[in-house]
Amino acid sequence: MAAFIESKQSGGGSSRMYTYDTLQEIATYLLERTELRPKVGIICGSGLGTLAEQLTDVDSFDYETIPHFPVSTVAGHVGRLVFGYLAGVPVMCMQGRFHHYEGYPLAKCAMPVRVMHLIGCTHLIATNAAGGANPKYRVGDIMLIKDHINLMGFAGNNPLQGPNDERFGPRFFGMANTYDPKLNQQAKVIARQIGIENELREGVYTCLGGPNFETVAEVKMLSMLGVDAIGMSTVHEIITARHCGMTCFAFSLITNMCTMSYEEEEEHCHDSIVGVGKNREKTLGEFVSRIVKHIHYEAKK
Ligand SMILES: O=P(O)(O)O[C@@H]1C[C@H](O)[C@@H](CO)O1
Ligand SMILES: Nc1nc2[nH]cnc2c(=O)[nH]1
Repeated sequence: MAAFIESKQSGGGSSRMYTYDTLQEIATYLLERTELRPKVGIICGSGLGTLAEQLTDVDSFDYETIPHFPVSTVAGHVGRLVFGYLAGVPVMCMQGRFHHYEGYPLAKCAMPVRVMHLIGCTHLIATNAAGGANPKYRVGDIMLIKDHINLMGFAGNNPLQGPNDERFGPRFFGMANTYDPKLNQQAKVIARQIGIENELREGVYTCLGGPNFETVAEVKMLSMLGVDAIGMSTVHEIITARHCGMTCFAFSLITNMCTMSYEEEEEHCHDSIVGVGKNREKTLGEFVSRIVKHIHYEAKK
């Protein structure tokens, strides 16, 4: 098993390792085994995997069984691709994502987004657990992502590094309004409908490589740069989705407050982060179901 995981974890560092043909092979494998044709792909963050358990009439695929797929190695990430209906709408859901700190290059972490695209998804909903860097935030808040800072990209690490395949998208492209403003607006309406408007925020997310959490100095610096929440995912998935023309919606569940002073005792650990997700599962299920329903009915207009 260890050797198998090792081989699933290995691979080159650029988009070169997942060619269009390889990704098409994965998509075809899945399409031949499910009759569902989802237009919405969902990525479940740490502790948020129970969202996938709310799907009905499911066809589910353990990552180990899908050709060329990596495996999930993080607690709280089951490692399963689930097709099913959420609020009557067909969706596909990654119950567990891949992180850079697991040893996967960013292109590999984001590869399932291209599979979603080839399957026919026009929309990506990415969710994550994140630390609050904005002192006004509280644990349990839901932060709609309005923008991100691609810190790893500043250092030259990007999921789209390597030769560009125009069948996915252009070599160069803009990132303004990547997080669909209309969907964020609708999410605020939904938050009011379900009575969580006081727990809803909208802010800027950044992804660090992890696996360690931030130092006090790092949190201070990021906060000065305008970052509201810090995590270890999502940015490379969203860049990949944007590149292939998908409409993006993403939010962070604030699972802990980042440590902002040396006097504070650092409280966060992965188990408590997953626990916050579990506590919020009912609300998040309702929230995401309504977003998905909105996307579905808007597309039909
Ligand atoms: O997959 P996400 O980004 O939700 O997971 C966050 C970042 C780390 O993987 C983990 C830390 O507890 O939660
Ligand atoms: N980088 C980072 N990722 C997280 N994921 C959940 N909480 C945190 C955090 O405080 N920092």
